[in-house]
Amino acid sequence: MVKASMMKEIWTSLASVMGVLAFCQTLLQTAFPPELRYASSKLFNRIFNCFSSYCYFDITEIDGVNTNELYNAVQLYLSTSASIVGNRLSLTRALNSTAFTFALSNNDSVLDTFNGVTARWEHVVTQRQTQSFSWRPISDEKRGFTLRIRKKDRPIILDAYLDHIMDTATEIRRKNKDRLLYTNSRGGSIDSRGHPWESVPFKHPSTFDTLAMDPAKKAEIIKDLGDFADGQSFYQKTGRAWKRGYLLYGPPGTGKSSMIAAMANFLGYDIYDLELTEVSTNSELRKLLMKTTSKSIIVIEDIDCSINLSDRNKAGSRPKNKNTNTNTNLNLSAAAAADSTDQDGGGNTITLSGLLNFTDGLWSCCGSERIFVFTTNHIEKLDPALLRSGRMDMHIFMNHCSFEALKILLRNYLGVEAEEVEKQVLEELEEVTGKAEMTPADISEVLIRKRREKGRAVVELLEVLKGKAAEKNGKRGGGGAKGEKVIDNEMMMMAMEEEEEQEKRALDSPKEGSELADDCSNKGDDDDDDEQSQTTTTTTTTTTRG
Ligand SMILES: Nc1ncnc2c1ncn2[C@@H]1O[C@H](COP(=O)(O)OP(=O)(O)OP(=O)(O)O)[C@@H](O)[C@H]1O
Ligand SMILES: [Mg+2]
Repeated sequence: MVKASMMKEIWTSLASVMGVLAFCQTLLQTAFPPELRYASSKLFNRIFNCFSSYCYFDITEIDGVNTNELYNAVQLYLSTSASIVGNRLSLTRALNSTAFTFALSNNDSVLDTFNGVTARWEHVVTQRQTQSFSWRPISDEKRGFTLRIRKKDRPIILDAYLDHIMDTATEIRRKNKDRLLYTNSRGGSIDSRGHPWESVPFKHPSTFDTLAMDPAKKAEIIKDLGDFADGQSFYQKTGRAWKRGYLLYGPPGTGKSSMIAAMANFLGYDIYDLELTEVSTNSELRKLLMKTTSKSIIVIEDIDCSINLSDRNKAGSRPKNKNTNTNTNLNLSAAAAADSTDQDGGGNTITLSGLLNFTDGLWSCCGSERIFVFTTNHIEKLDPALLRSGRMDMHIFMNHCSFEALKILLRNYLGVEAEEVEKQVLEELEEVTGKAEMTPADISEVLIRKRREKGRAVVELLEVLKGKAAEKNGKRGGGGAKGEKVIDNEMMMMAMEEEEEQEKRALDSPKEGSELADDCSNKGDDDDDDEQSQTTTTTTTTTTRG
């Protein structure tokens, strides 16, 4: 009891001493010249610091003559801190940035929490007293941040907190900067800086919001991507390379390329669009891989058309090859030998083993946080080795438009929610969408044409879907004059699709030989059969491995 009253007395007297000191400091600051004021405030700060339970760290904008990196990092970090609440925040947009950022106004403060510890940041801006000579322009203002944390918390969090701030700032900078789409379409040649990739700014507008597919599957993919991006410690702990593979397969126009763009936009990654037909050897492929950066998506589109992957035993089975290996009946070990020759730099073909090494071998981990995406219209043409666990972690089937996907297209293209559509029309849409087996690309075309007349667009879409569903039904029913006529029409459409497909391939890779064009010309013609054999549902299916 006596002890408590003594403590109370000590605290009261300490508080009054502090009060007197604070009063004296204010008096000195108003009544005395700057030199005396500076000395006195230094003295008072020392006395305060002795009694205070906090410690303070000043992070000035200019450190001597250099810009203080930590100051910029703190500024960026605070710009995303959810705890920033204030009446006045400054807004900025950096050069080449795609986003606006908030910042603390002058002499404002904000609280932040890290590992359960509260830190207070103050943005201190004062006028420079004297303007000394400098080779570079110096602002009239002296800016800095003051970090205040409890003395007892300092050893626990300071280093980790500052590291966290630097990492977060680097991440924000990366996300704000324009992302790039790289291509190796120049063939094996390199530019003046020794880079085999050419790049353009990546501006594809596709996002997971605009992507029409089953919402549950979409959510699953988004979660998988999020887990991957946040999974550094998991991959380290389990001894796995920090990479993930996705195989997107399904008929043309179902959104495989759009999905890749959505993935890149979601994660903020660059894209490397690898044109396998431009790569001559396995070692060239490896060099390309070595020149990719972390946080990127490496894409090989239409993989069944890029390289003959169905026969792993054939070294040099690539369709377009200047120096095709004449020994086309090598066994697996011979193929491996061919591959090892490549490792010595003497090989002259690209093989499936080379591709597998690219995605899965030791070289695949020369960077980190990378995603491999392969697309194909014909999964059955791929070698099982490419589909095995650990290679492509997730197999995503992009199917014809389902009713759920259709609702997303209606919202995106017409701004119409399902609830706004007349009940009977909606029911009919639900009934025929699956049966019509139209791709999201086909449906988008109908909606784009009529987007100015929303009501008409929905009705017209229903008509088109009904027509298609009847066609499919007639074809399945077969027999009779009507059935034959439908099949005739269908065959004519398939022939047209095939022609279109060939034109597309010719445009994509004008240099390719006819062999490749022939191979790809089958791309569209057995779509119907494949689709029926793969699934009869109209939703997107995913298979996760690993
Ligand atoms: N699931 C989808 N959601 C939204 N739009 C889609 C979808 N699928 C296709 N589209 C539209 O159709 C166009 C073509 O789609 P995309 O190129 O992604 O198809 P793909 O599956 O990659 O076709 P291919 O097999 O021929 O490469 C896109 O620009 C997009 O506008
Ligand atoms: Mg595509």
